[in-house]
Amino acid sequence: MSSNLRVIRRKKSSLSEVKIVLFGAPGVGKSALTVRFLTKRYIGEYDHHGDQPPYKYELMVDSEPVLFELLDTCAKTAGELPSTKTLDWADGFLLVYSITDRESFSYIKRLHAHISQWRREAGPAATAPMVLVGNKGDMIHLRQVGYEEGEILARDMECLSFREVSASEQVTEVAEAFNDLCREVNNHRRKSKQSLLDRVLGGRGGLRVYARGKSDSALPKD
Ligand SMILES: Nc1nc2c(ncn2[C@@H]2O[C@H](COP(=O)(O)OP(=O)(O)OP(=O)(O)O)[C@@H](O)[C@H]2O)c(=O)[nH]1
Repeated sequence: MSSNLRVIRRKKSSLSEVKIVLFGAPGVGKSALTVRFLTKRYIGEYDHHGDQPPYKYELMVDSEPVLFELLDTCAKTAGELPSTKTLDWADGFLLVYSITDRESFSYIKRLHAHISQWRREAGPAATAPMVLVGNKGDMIHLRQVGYEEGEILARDMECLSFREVSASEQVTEVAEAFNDLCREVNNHRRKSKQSLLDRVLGGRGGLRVYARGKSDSALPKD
């Protein structure tokens, strides 16, 4: 029985938790992408009533279990920008525009300025990585934003990746956008842990030198 307990504990401790927030102008498909990723289904009309608590879902990424918390934000107008509280909450940002809606692309540019300002004010703690997604890729006949424009904006914003996807038609490509973000959050955590460890070990090294000095001086003089 105790060995079973040990197995359960080990499984729990390997579960990483990743909080992702989706930002974008109204109607770009944030809810459709969220539902597609979490359930693999496409829901055409999603009844979104204002701010809702994040969805919690356990999924596998690279054969490792991840507890996702997804916050599907709902801007009431194309002028509304996210609060500092929401920016602080997330480990990663998924920025969405629609390739059929140039105004939604402009919204991402305004959002970029807003996030940059937040990073400047919040300092080194504000490190959440971002991915940029151009949704409604199935509607190329109504395209208003070119693929290259998305690529350039993603580069300017130092996004981890850029993809054109279709929540209505694609499963794997949509999942990969979320998975990219999840991998980067975990990479970042590993790096932070390592640099903390390096600092602690560096400190101990200093102590070791001090201790040696002390014990040397305690040696008998002759
Ligand atoms: N053709 C097509 N339509 C899509 C796609 N994704 C979403 N839609 C449609 O776009 C509309 C808006 O989708 P939502 O998922 O509600 O968009 P949202 O960004 O969550 O909207 P808000 O909640 O108002 O912010 C719906 O009618 C969806 O069916 C897509 O990939 N292709």
